[in-house]
Parts: sequence; C-alpha cells; structure tokens
Amino acid sequence: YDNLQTAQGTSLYSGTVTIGTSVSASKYYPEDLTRKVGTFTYANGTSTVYRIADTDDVWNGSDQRVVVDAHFGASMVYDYFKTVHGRNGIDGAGGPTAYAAANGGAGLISSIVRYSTAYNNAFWDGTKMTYGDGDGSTFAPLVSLDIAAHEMTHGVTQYEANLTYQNESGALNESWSDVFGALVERYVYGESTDTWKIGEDCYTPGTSGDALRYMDDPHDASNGGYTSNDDPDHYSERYTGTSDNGGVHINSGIPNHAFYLLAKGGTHHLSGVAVTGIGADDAGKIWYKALADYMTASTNFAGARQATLSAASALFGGSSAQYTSTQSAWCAVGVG
Ligand SMILES: Cc1cc(C(=O)NCC(F)(F)F)no1
Ligand SMILES: [Ca+2]
Ligand SMILES: [Zn+2]
Repeated sequence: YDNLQTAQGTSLYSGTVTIGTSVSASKYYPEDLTRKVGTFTYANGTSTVYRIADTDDVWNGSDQRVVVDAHFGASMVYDYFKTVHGRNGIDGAGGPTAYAAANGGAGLISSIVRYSTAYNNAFWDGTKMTYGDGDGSTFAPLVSLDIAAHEMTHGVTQYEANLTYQNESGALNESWSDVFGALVERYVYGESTDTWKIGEDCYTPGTSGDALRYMDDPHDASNGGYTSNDDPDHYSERYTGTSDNGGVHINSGIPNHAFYLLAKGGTHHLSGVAVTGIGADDAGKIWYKALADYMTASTNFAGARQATLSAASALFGGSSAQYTSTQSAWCAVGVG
C-alpha cells in the first residue's frame, strides 16, 4: 500500500500502450513496456483474469491499491536484478513473457492480484506472480515489496540452480527468496531493521512490529522466544519431519541467519561463533553468484556453504575478508 502515494502523485503509469497490433488512445494500463512488466487482476473471486485500466492514471480506487503495489514491486524487482546483478528479468532474457502475450497484453513478466478469496499467500507458479488479498487478519493483501521479491526470486532460482523444493535444497530455495526479498526492499527503501523482517508490511495488520519471518532472529526471541515464529537458527535445531515439504519455510532460518551474520556481523547466541560483517552489498553478490554459478537442484546446506565460498573466492579472493567471513557465518550456524 505504501506505494499508492507514488501513483497518485505522479503518472507512474502513463501514456498509451500498444495492445497487440493496435494502439489504444489515452487509456492507462499498469504495463511497462521498457521493463516488460505488467500487472493484471482476477475478477473478484473468479478465475477470470483481465487487464485493469484507468482513465486518468491516478490509481486510487479501492480495488486499484493492490495493482499499484504489485506493479511497483515487480518493477523494482526487475530494476534490482538488472542494476545490481546485470540480470535481465526473471529468466535472464527479459522474461518470461508468454503468459501476458497469450492473455491479450504485450509480452510481459506478469503479476496477477486478487487471487481466490481472502487468500493468505502469494506464489510464483513457474510463469507468473500471483497475490492473494489475505483475510484481513492474518494478512493484508500480500503485495508488500519483500514478498514480491521473495516470490519472483523463486522464478530466478527456477532458471538458475532450480533447487528441489523439499528438505535442505527446498530450505535453500526458500532462504534465497527471503534474502533477495530483503535486498530488494533495502535497495528501494534503504537498510533498516525492517530489512531483515519478511512480510512485516502485510502480516497481521492488527499487530505492529511483527513479521512472518525474522532473518536477524529466526526464533523471534523478541516475541517471547520459542513461539509460532520459532524457526531454527542453528543446524543442530533443524526440523527433520515431513510437514512443509520437509520444513522448507522452517529450516530456511538457518541459511537466513548465516546471510544476516555475513552482512551485519555478530556472535551467534548458541555457537558463540563471531562473524565480522562484510555489508549486505558484498554478501548479496556472493549469494547471487553462488545461485547462478555453483548451486544445483540437489544442493544441500553443506553444498550451499561450498558454493558461497567458491563465489566469495571468485569475487574477492580466497584470502579476502569476504571469504573468511563467509566461512565463519556458516560455522556460526553449525554448517561446515
Ligand atoms: C508456512 C508457509 C509460509 C509461506 C510463505 O512464506 N509464503 C510466501 C508469502 F509470500 F506468503 F510469505 N507459505 O507457507
Ligand atoms: Ca522486510
Ligand atoms: Zn517462498
């Protein structure tokens, strides 16, 4: 929601849009032909998708807020990967765009809002982004920037390592999405304590200060410690059951915390291992290169440690502070 003002103040989406072969006059669509990013909507509670239009390009209707935020989010995710990592879109080639092309728009990386009814989730389905409105209690509409980046990073992972979505490789898949969710939010709004919270802008709208996950403190000790947000932050605490695809949203706390310690430094509350922070920019470069060049579908936590060490060595050298801190970050969380 916090992006609506941007749309009201300026013509964030302006001008005519090429629709198929003809150009429509003075009708405004949230379709950015430069970034190849477009946002569509489900008709309330149906499975019919349509292109939402506006006549004056001020998107302040009650059903337009989620469109603005989803489109803003996708645009910022595109800009982050292009500007920071030199990656063009989700698939690395300015796409995938087939979905929109097949549904009446130009070829665009598509986001769809208002999925289902009171749907407390968001997801990348292999070709496009989809957001629920939330039930208004557990979630407000799930169009917050870190969630958009989290989900669209599942797309990036799919075209790169394609980490199998279960057990340790699945927890890495989830963690890499949380990491780039945090990094995109930091890229747009600057670093703050919210950077390391996931979903804080849409989780429990009736409660301030909480979040879906906490990279700086997966156990969420601030909330009385071992609570509903009780995710592990050390390998010795990993979940080994079968729910949640083998704990993919639970064990993600372990690599999430490794990334946090690498970026910000600190001493692990359980292992007592101290990590000298290298900053989120260099940590993000290591994490991206590991995903793109060294990780595969079956990579586990030990493999992720090795992949990030290989990336740190390639980027900064095997005796660099970045390499040494990558070693200690994984050691702090009990991996390697
Ligand atoms: C349990 C559980 C957590 C998630 C989750 O993280 N979803 C992505 C988000 F965008 F909705 F946050 N899904 O099931
Ligand atoms: Ca956040
Ligand atoms: Zn996810």
